[in-house]
Amino acid sequence: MGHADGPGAGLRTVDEHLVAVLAELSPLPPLRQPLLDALDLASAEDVVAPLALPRFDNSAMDGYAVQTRDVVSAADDTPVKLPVIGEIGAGQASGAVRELPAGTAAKIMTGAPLPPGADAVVPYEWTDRGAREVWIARAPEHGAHVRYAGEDVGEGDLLVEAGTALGPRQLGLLASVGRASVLVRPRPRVVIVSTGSELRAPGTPLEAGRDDDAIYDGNSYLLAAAARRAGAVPYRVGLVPDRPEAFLTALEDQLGRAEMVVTSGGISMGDYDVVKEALAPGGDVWFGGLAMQPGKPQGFGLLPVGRLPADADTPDADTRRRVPFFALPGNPVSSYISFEMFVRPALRRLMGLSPESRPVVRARLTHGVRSPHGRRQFLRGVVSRGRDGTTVTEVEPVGGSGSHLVGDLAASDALIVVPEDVTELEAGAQVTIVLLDGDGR
Ligand SMILES: Nc1nc2c(c(=O)[nH]1)N[C@H]1C(S)=C(S)[C@@H](COP(=O)(O)OP(=O)(O)OC[C@H]3O[C@@H](n4cnc5c(N)ncnc54)[C@H](O)[C@@H]3O)O[C@H]1N2
Ligand code: MOO
Repeated sequence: MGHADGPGAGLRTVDEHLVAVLAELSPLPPLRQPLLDALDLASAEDVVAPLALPRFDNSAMDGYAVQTRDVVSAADDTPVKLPVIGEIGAGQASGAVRELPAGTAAKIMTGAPLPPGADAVVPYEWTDRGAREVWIARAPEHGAHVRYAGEDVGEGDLLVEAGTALGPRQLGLLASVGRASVLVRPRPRVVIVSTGSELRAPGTPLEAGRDDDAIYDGNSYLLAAAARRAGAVPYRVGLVPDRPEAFLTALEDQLGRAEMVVTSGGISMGDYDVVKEALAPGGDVWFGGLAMQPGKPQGFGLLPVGRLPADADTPDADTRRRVPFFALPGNPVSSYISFEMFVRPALRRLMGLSPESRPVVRARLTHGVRSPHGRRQFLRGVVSRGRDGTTVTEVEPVGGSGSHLVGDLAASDALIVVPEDVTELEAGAQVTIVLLDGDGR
C-alpha cells in the first residue's frame, strides 16, 4: 500500500483511502418525504406514471373547437360561418359541451378538454370571436392546436429512476402525476466536534492572561457549513478539551443521534492528541498517514452505538448500529481539504448521490509551484474564466502551502492538484483542478 520507498513510504494514497472509506458505506434506509423536502435528495424508488400526461385531449389555444372538414374552404375572402353551441373552460366540467356535432363550433379555452367529434382548434386570431356564431377565416389542419392524451408521458412510463437526484423539474413532474411524496435517501445528521484546549467559541471575548494562547474555533463552522452544503444536517457540538474522558463522554452523548461523526484536531504526534488517545485502543478506528498535503494525519472507522433489538435467529450476531467516524487533522486547511476529499464523498454515498467526488477540470497554471515528492498536494487557487464566463481557463495559486492559511483559503475557489510524482510545475503548465463552488457545490 502507498509508495514503496521515498518520502511517501508507508502512507496510504488518497485514492486508496477514498476506496477504503466508501467500501464501508452504503445509502441510508429510505424515508418518505413531502415533495419539497425531497429537493436535491436521491429518489429511493422507481416512480412509474400512474396516469398519462396530458390526461385527456385538450386545447393548446383559446379559440373554437371544430371539425376540420366543416372549415376546409375557410380563407380571408371566403370565411365560413358556424353556430357556436357552447363554451368549454378549463376545469369547468359542469358547463362542458359533451360532444361537438358536425357543422358546429364550441368556444374552448387553453387546457380545456376537446369535446368528442372535434379534431382541431381555430385560435381566436383567425375568427371574429363571435359568441352565438363565428366567422372563421382560415382552415386549420387536422389536429391543429390539440394536445393529445399521453403524448408527453404514457401511463406506466418510468418517470424517475431510483438514484436520480430530485431537482425542481423532477419534483414538478411527480406533482403533475399526482404524487405528494416520494421515497428518498434522507439527509445524514452529522455531528461535528472540534477538539483542543486552546479553542474558544467565536463571540467570546479573549481575556488577557487567561486566553493569551487561545484561538477561535474556525473548524467546526468550516466543516458544518461544508456538510450543510453537501446536503447533510450538521450539529456542532461544544468544544472538547484535550482530555480523552471528556472526548469520549461527548462522543457517547452524540453518537445516538448521528449518521456520521466528524472531529477535527488531536490526531497527529503531539503529547495531547486526544482523539487518537481515546479511540485508538478500541481498534474501531484506523489512524494513519496519507500521501497527501495538507491532510496527512487521518482517522476513519465505524463506531458501534447502542444496541438494536437482537435478531431471534442469530442471537449472538453483533447487532449494533455502526456510525461512520472521521477524525480530521486540526489545521484548518487540512481539515477542509480532508472534508472535500473524503467526507463529502462519504456523505454523498450515504445520500445515494453520484458521482461521489467532484468533477475535475484542466486549467493553465499562471505561476510555477513546488510540491514534496511522494505526496499529492492540494494547493489553493483562484480560477479565471473565458469570455463566456463559464469555461475555466487559468488558475492562479493563492498563498503558500501552509495548512494554517485560512485567509488564503477563503480567497480561493479551487484546489490545484499536484500529483505524487511531480515536484515542480512551471507557469503555463496544464494542471488538474477541483472547482469548490458552483454547480457541484
Ligand atoms: N511531530 C509531528 N507533528 C505534526 C505532524 C507530524 O507528522 N509530526 N503532522 C502535522 C500535520 S501535517 C498536521 S495537519 C497537524 C495535525 O494535528 P492534529 O490533528 O493533531 O491537530 P491539532 O494538533 O489539534 O491542531 C493543529 C493545528 O490546528 C489548530 N486547530 C485545531 N483545531 C482548530 C479549530 N477548531 N479551529 C481552528 N484551528 C484549529 C491548532 O491550534 C493547531 O495550530 O499536526 C502537525 N504536527
Ligand atoms: O497535513 Mo498537515 O495537514 O500537512 O498540515
